Amino acid sequence: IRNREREDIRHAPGPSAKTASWIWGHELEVFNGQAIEAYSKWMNIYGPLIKIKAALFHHDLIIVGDHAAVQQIFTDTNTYRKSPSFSPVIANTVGKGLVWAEGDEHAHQRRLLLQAFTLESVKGMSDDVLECAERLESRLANLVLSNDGAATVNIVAYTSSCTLDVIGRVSFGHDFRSGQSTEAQEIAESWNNLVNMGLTFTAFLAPVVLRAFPFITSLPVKSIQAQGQIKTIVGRLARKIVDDGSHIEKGKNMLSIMMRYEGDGGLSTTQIIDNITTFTMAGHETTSGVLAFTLLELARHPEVQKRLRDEVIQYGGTLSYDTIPKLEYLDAVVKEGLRIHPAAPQTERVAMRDDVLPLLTPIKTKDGQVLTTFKVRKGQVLYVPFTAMQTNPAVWGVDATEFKPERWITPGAVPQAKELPHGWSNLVAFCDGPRNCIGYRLALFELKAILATLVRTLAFHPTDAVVEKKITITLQAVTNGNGGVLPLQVTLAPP
Ligand code: HEM
Repeated sequence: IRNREREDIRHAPGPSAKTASWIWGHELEVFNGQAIEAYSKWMNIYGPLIKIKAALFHHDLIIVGDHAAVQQIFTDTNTYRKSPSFSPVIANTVGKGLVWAEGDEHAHQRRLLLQAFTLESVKGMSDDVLECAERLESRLANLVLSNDGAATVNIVAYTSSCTLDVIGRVSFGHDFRSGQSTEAQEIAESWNNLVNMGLTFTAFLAPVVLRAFPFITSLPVKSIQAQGQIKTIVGRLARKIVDDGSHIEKGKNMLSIMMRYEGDGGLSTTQIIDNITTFTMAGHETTSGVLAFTLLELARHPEVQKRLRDEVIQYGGTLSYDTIPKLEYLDAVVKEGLRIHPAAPQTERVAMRDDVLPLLTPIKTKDGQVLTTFKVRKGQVLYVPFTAMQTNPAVWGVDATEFKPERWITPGAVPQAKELPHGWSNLVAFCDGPRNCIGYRLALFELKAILATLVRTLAFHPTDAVVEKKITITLQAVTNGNGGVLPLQVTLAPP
């Protein structure tokens, strides 16, 4: 008892236990609110490291937004791992690829897979990305023209079919035909079901029950053991390509790059196919979500949209892998979209052993002590709230939650690197350390190529719809209770 009394977590700041539900702790409040809303509220009051009550009488949870502590969590992947209770679920949903792997297995897979994400490899994918962007541009333009010049669409359906087209082509040379192929429709339907299931109370319950009773995943119950539908579809398509050898001619996609390193210390065919499924799941809806929310911001900020369009048109040249990085304002728009609407608004880690986290911002405990480090016990569950960190007014100033791309090109408007987290562009949208997003270069090129292609001919306008933000697998727009729905009005761009 004396040991527990001395634990830092006992004295960590955070919302009072009296405000927590006796059975669901503070977790139900987090789930019921908009994405990360509750964490942001508490971090504004109590600082960047807080504790909250967990559901089902689990030990208190730590929410860590302190930049030094977060960097240690992401760097020391032996001490901080994804929760082992979810590992069988990941294996069933996307297979035993990179998202599933831990420790030496992860390091081995990651080293081999990096070949598919080098600058050179992404350059090789750029023509496919640009073609998919142009397809989306003409689909929307045709829709506008056939609707008397203005069409109201669920933009998520369009961004999602475009990023599925991209990932199909670049990862295994498959054409999902702008959402028209049978497989694309099955994937969209399955994803839509998952997103909407994620809004229900069962979705809140499942992870907390699993955390309390991890053995559930090994029960011989068919519905628990069932393989995810998207894994089945993508696995079948990729297996067919490997079996008939057609990946060999299409040398630039990830499958063909990985097949060169198959066997002999490389990855097995099953591991390669599991990674194709992993990339399809991790790379498709994430990029689509950031695109959809950035288009919403452009619709709400016509002056930003106009400045972006002017930049793309004035540039005048052909959009390509080499020219797109020259567009400075486009870069600022993409960074701002990723800062305010990261596709993964948070992540979870569990401490595998006792550790001491450094703190950039000392915390004041409930009994008035000041801590400059924080002791973590083995088994401690920690959440890293990316969105709350990237929109923290204590770091980003009073306009932290506002969409202002100008801040990225105005000297002194972005806080200095030492005040920001370690990560791509001092953001944590792509995580950091040995498990950062392996696809970030491709994602950035996609975001830029698709936005630039769309705004040069089309204009986006807001509608009356009230759009909420929820975490259901990834960050999702929810309109009238429907997940994955973000209405926007589209017209042709003014001459
Ligand atoms: C805007 C788009 C994207 C965002 C915001 C994003 C964000 C992230 C984040 C935050 C993580 C770390 C998750 C965690 O450890 O909890 C991650 C990991 C990962 N991402 Fe992305 N991602 C994006 C696009 C992509 C793309 C296009 C691909 C692949 C084609 C991809 C593949 C992966 C994979 C395989 C991992 C696991 C890496 C590992 O554990 O070593 N992502 N991503």
